[in-house]
Amino acid sequence: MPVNTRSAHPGPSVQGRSAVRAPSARARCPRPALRAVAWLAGPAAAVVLLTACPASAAPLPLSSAAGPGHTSGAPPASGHRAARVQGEDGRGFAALAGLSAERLELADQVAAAKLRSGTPVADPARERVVLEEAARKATARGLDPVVARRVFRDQIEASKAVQRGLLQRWRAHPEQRPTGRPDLAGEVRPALDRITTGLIDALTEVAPRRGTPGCRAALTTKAAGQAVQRRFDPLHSRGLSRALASVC
Ligand SMILES: O=C(O)C(=O)C[C@]1(C(=O)O)C=C[C@@H](O)C=C1
Repeated sequence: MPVNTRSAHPGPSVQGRSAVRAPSARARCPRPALRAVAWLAGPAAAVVLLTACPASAAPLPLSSAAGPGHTSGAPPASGHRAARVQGEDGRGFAALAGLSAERLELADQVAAAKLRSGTPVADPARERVVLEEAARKATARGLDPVVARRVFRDQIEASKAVQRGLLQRWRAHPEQRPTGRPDLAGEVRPALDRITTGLIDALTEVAPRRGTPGCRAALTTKAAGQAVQRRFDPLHSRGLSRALASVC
């Protein structure tokens, strides 16, 4: 069931409809002025991007433009050259950034469910399932399962950081608490599982770029774009940076 956590801003689709209400434009982009979105681009570098919060930015239609359908619908990468060309046009990076951002928006739903149920943010048994599934899908696509596990460990840590931040915020500001009660097992986790498939496809696509000098710059550009388009607040922006930390 749709849950209005903070606004009428549409979020990622759960079972084909807009089920997550992402933080409002005001919550995520409090001033319509230039904002600095600081990116921890890696242990050695911090890339600061000055970005304007657009007046009416809408979330990217990731499921059609950069999501699993897009990546799996792309022509098969036959050999190194095809993979390199796909990497060069940025689709894999766009998909990685978009799906990671979508996953983080679902953290709002997870946190709302946990607020209602009183269950802890960390669920080690579920984490094992997520990591196993990522490794299994990676192996099936010829991607190193160790890489997949590492990236999904980051995705999970990012989700937990966002959830904890939201729960803290909601404790301090009860008026901001979401009113709905998302169905974690029935809707939110299945949505997360669908994102897993797309993320593995995208990771497979960018695999030839891992360890190359341009990898982090390409990824950071796409991630910063997502943060702006989705009007991420600092909590979600940091989460996105964390979620993508091991990709390159
Ligand atoms: O499914 C949950 O309960 C979540 O909080 C999501 C998630 C994840 O990112 O997949 C994050 C933290 C939990 O420890 C387990 C899984």
